[in-house]
Amino acid sequence: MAASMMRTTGVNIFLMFVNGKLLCRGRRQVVASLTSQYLLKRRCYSSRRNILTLTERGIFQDIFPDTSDLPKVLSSGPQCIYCGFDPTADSLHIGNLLAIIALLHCQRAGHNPIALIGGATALIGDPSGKTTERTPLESSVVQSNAASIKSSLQRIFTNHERYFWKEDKQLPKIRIMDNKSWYKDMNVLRFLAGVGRQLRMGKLLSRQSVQTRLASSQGMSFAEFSYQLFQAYDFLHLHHEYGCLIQLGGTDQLGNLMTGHELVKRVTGKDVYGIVIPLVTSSTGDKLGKTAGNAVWINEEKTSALDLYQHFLRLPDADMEHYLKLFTLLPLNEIADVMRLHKKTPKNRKAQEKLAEQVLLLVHGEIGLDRALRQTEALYHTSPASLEQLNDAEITELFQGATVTRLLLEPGFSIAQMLDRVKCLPQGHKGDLILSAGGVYINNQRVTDASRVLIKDEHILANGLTLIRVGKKNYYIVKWV
Ligand SMILES: Nc1ncnc2c1ncn2[C@@H]1O[C@H](COP(=O)(O)OP(=O)(O)OP(=O)(O)O)[C@@H](O)[C@H]1O
Ligand SMILES: N[C@@H](Cc1ccc(O)cc1)C(=O)O
Repeated sequence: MAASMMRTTGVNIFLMFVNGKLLCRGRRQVVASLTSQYLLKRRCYSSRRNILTLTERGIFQDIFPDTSDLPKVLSSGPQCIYCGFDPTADSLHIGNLLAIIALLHCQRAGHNPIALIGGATALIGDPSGKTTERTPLESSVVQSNAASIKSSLQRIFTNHERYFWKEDKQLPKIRIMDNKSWYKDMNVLRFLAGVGRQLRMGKLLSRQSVQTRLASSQGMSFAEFSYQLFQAYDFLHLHHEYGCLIQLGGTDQLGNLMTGHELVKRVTGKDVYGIVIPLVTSSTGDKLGKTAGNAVWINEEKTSALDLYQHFLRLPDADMEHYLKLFTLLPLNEIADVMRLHKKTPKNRKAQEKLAEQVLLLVHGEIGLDRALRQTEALYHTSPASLEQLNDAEITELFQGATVTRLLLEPGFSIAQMLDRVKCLPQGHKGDLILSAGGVYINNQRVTDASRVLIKDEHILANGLTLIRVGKKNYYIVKWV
């Protein structure tokens, strides 16, 4: 029985054909039947190479085009699987992280992953999911973004191997490449005559990304229209060079995956496959990413380890099980244990803590996780000891916007003298009022007597710092020299 699935121009409508006959129409219907089909197949194919069982975790949403062959192909031996990332910003974000985690699952199942950086395609700009034309990027900007993304990808794959891979077997090598390497010497005539001739206008025009833009008042440039040809050629190139059979991408990439499938099929006669991962959305339902301007970044310069940790720590209880399945590599039985513990006392946020810990370890390694934990401790627990665990840079990052003053510690220096030098209180009566009302804190402890002489370990921490807070959120840091 040959079964195939097709998505029409709308995002939500599927048509499923069996032996050429329309079997069913609709959205959840097809996805649900795919899910049960894969779970059933899992029992028939012994190897865990059949990554489609990951639909249990919700990490794979749809497959294109042929639902019957892929489990067999995956179980038959290691396959090359790729996912592309356009360097249109200098960092990836947690939406992209889901695609990286999908690649990690492939690698853990013994397949050969390729993370492709779109150094060439970023210059054109993918219209998928965009309602307006992208602002063109300078080639030098794309190049430096690509370098930064490459090092994040390397870091994540290294962290995974170091902290998450416990088996004796060697993980297959991750290949990180840039499509600029095959486009830089590409001859435009050869490309159009080769790739352009293979693809039919009707299908290219039917893609959702094209339809939406053609219907808009701004229309669509030929450059953006041509984007799908380049992504399709990448698939063909990786198929030729590495025998790549599978491309992963978010749901917004389905049209590009279909064009890739069509090109490879026409040129080689072989079927290749697209596996679609769900889109991570914000609480308002928008795709998390660059375009929506709501990205949570994985480069520390853009989103600190503490903020990344806090992002996951603050997610609502209702999302926990789903997010643990998507964003961690914990086995499902461990996730069930975490959820059981969490449900007993949700206010302890055990599920959020586990989720945040696992993401931090993957993205920033042990050092980043440790920093985020110490900073969280200092932020929410008021003991001076928690502040002492932080160095200069960490404390300054934690209390962003705090005024930093360097002071020389002289014998007999009092709290009042320090407050005066730091200029954290208004002069005269107003300042005295704040003090006597208990509005000044030193190292998280309320000041009751400002005439006291500063004492090491109480007022001056072992790290040579004093943290002053005036009112609810005005912070001042003293660095003693
Ligand atoms: N929020 C998200 N959830 C899941 N996957 C995502 C998300 N955002 C991006 N991806 C996937 O990551 C891969 C790389 O995407 P890309 O680098 O273009 O990021 P992007 O945020 O979608 O960019 P832009 O907003 O500029 O379109 C694609 O497969 C894309 O579908
Ligand atoms: N078009 C993808 C990135 C990508 C680039 C090249 C590829 O071959 C594949 C994917 C995106 O914007 O999300």
